Amino acid sequence: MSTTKGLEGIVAAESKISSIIDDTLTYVGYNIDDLTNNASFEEIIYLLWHTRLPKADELAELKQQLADNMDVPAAIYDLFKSMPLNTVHPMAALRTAVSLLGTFDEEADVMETEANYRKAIRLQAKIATVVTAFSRIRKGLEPIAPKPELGYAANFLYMLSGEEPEAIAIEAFDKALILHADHELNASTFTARVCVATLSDVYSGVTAAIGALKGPLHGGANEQVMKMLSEIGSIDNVESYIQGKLDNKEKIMGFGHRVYRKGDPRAPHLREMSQKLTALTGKPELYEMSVKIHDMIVEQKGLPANVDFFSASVYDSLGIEHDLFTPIFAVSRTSGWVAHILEQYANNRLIRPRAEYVGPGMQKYVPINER
Ligand SMILES: CC(=O)SCCNC(=O)CCNC(=O)[C@H](O)C(C)(C)COP(=O)(O)OP(=O)(O)OC[C@H]1O[C@@H](n2cnc3c(N)ncnc32)[C@H](O)[C@@H]1OP(=O)(O)O
Ligand SMILES: O=C([O-])CC(=O)C(=O)O
Repeated sequence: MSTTKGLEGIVAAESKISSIIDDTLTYVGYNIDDLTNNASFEEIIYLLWHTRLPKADELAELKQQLADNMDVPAAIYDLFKSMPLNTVHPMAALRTAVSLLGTFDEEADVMETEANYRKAIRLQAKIATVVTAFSRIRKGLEPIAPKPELGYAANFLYMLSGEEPEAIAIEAFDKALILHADHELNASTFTARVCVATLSDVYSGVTAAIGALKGPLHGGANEQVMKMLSEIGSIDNVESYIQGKLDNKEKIMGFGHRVYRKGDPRAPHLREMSQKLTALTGKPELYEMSVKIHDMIVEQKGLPANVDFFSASVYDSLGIEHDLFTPIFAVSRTSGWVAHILEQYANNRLIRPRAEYVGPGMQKYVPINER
């Protein structure tokens, strides 16, 4: 047996949902640039779940269904109030809340395709409420009910702040949701597929995926990028800070990727938004610092920015708390996780690889008093 560390280059599933070929990302064959420039997040949800773009009435129906299902059981609020709110990370709170949501879904263990779509809608709708309610409850504020007339992105921002967002904020957030929605067999999506390949339920798959996304080598990197930008503080400190990290052989969050070599095609969209939004909010230095870091890492390590690098300054410009960056990634990626879960169910086989044993040879049990 031979092993490939981190399963690099191993093709572990067939999928019709998204592809990364020669650094080009597509959802169901549509280039990510085309989708980001023209579609809405709700259209992307439909595209990923049905592997085709919706017609107008189908999109209207999905929007209505999402708006109608955003309420969450009061137990979710009670759960948050029972947590150590000064210390709990919102990703840990989200992971626990999604698991709890599953206990309230009477169809949780119904495995029929239609029931799985209904659960998908409920989960995609409710996860926006869960993240925004957590943010408000830990600040001692009441959760805010969604406005049915607002789209998904606008509702998220509204439920977070209590104020209807401006058009430019809605547009940027919608694009960010599109850009994070799916990404082939990334670690959290693979986790979801492994989980449900045992014929476990949708909520278990998404709960497991949230756990995988939380780590700083994956979705957790966006929060770490913001932490780094805050620590650097001003453009004059970039060079010494980054050089110090590189000399110490530390990883710079938001750079590098297992699959992309020339660059992550999502990053230029976020970079453009970062430039626009930081200028508008009077914090252009955040963008300038990001560019300086970017240029140093490209020059010295040859590593381009990934999706997490410029998303940090975008979310910060939208006034979003830094530890909510990864939960927002999860809100968007739920659409992709669910698409992969449905695809896994449709052509399932248990996922069970082998390990090459490298421990000691056969040993004889030694009684405890003889060790
Ligand atoms: C949504 C997402 O998940 S996007 C990724 C988000 N994660 C990050 O931004 C965290 C920082 N980046 C990384 O840790 C990595 O690039 C990963 C996890 C994304 C990819 O990891 P892998 O494909 O396993 O690459 P690996 O970690 O083996 O790195 C290969 C080499 O590049 C270096 N390298 C990779 N990323 C970085 C980085 N961000 N900063 C500095 N050096 C890096 C490694 O130190 C290693 O060098 P070496 O061969 O001299 O030891
Ligand atoms: O694909 C990956 O390994 C990580 C990533 O960029 C994503 O999940 O969006």
